[in-house]
Amino acid sequence: MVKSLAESAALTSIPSDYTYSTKPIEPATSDIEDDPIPIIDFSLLTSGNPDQQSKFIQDLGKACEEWGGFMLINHGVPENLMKAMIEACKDFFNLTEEEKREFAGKHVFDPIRCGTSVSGRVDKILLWRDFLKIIVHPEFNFPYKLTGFSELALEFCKRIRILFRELLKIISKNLGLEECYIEKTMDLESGFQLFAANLYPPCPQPELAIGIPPHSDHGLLTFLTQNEIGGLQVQHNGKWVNVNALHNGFFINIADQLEILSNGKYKSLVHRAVVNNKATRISIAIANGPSLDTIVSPSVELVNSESHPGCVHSNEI
Ligand SMILES: O=C(O)CCC(=O)C(=O)O
Ligand SMILES: [Fe+2]
Repeated sequence: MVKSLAESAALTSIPSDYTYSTKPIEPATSDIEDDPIPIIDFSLLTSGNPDQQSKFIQDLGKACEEWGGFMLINHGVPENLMKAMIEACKDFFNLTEEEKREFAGKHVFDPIRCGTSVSGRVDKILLWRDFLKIIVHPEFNFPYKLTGFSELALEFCKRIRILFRELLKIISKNLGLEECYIEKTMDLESGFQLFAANLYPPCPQPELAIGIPPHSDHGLLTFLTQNEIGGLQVQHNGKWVNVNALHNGFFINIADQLEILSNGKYKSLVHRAVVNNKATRISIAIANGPSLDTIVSPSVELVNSESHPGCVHSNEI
């Protein structure tokens, strides 16, 4: 685990396996005032006020088209639950190496996998992060042994699934489809949901190492929350932009299967996680997708003109 490596005394440089870039990774820009990362207020949708609801629908459509991601605020997931989840992840990563080994898993389809590094893209280069990945829907595979953690995660993931399905109703409408089109065709009742916790320890040479290299996610929408330490960057108009942690918000990004379904109208957001030399960062990414036996293809309603032939998307991570 990179956590124990980072904690070993007198580590002043990274082992060469962790050198992702020999020249320092260029710093990202902060989002700028005239083009900020969209902030979407969920309470507008639930307000019962038609003007506010149509503002929500428009804001969401614009964010999906122009950014492929947005910060969701006032989403109703209690602040103490969000905090408790981060604390529970921290406690988990603080278990001994031997205790964690029990949850290692071997195969990518194992429902519980704990480990370090791993990337589909950057062969032989190790990533400066440890992870815990658990399939939480349609079966909830959290180990019973992690009692408190498992109960919190059950509640947390359930609430995210509800929000996810609500957002997809609006996204369906914004794409010109029936409200329940995505719900039905993607069989969201049995949708796949993956819980992924990432831990990025302080790194003595953060500009040369990487937490997670640029990638887009599988699924339809990913929900991300983190402790107070930044590190997520998204690609926007050819630039890397820092996503600043908003207190109690979820950062939500479009993932590959929504790009396919929308026939490329919405693009899955390319993002990466950089590391720092000051403090440990913890993030929780919840990937929400169709049921595993759904075959995802562009909606026929959106493949209807020469300018929008069916799109092909390849993304291996
Ligand atoms: O830690 C982060 O901010 C990004 C995590 C991520 O991209 C992932 O788990 O797919
Ligand atoms: Fe990701």
